[in-house]
Amino acid sequence: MNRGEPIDQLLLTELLVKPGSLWRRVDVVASTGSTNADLAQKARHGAESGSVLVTGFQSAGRGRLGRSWVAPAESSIALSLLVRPDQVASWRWTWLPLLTGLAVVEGLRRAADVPAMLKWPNDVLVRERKLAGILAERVETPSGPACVVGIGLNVSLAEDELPVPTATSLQLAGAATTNRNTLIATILRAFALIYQQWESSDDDAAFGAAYIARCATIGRQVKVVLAADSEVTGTAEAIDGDGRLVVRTAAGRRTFGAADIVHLR
Ligand SMILES: O=C(O)CCCC[C@@H]1SC[C@@H]2NC(=O)N[C@@H]21
Repeated sequence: MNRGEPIDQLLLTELLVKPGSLWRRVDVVASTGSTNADLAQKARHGAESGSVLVTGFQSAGRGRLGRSWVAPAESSIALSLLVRPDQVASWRWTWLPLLTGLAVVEGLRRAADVPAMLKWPNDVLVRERKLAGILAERVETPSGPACVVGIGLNVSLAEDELPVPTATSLQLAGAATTNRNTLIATILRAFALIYQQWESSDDDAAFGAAYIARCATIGRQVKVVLAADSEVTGTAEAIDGDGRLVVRTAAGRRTFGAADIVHLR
């Protein structure tokens, strides 16, 4: 295993926390249970929008739909960021997880030169294998609702370290860099750019178009796996105005807000 350089709090602070930047502070811890859980707790105690928490190892990482997120120590990135989109109508918050996926894709393309794409809603794939996952959670705090967005990225995992055979890592994908400080800084800069545009414009159609341009799901035959052990197959046709997936099935069009998607062909 290539453990790589340490994640450096001072360097990341220098790169990201500047006047006018979205980022207010970056904390790095050697290991923790879940950065999402920790940052949610900090948010309840008043942490400001633009706080970031990063670690190289989580012992209780959380995944989407109640799953866990597992990655070996020091060969991955687990980070969470806190935003308080006070100025954004709450019905538009459904875009945040999708826009985070878009930011991770753009950041990875820029920093690591890999052909990253999205599987709706926000799995980041390279050549159809999962490289990164995103979990956005709404948190109620004394100063109003906030959102903790977690990003888990497989950096230097070898084939035999992958949690599932359908996963991959930047190293396995032939990335131009596996430097975790470079990757974190580039992803967070991409997030800040997209987030600030989203905060200051309600043109969700434009965000939808940018998202679709990087989404490998649209136009594909898909299996939609629903929570209650049921599945639907059809053609993924569109993303609606709330970021939900529209699928044409034999029984007509159906819209999904949360589900697991399998790309069939
Ligand atoms: O694909 C998924 O299921 C989402 C995985 C999200 C994992 C990240 S790692 C950093 C943050 N902290 C967590 O506990 N989970 C997210």
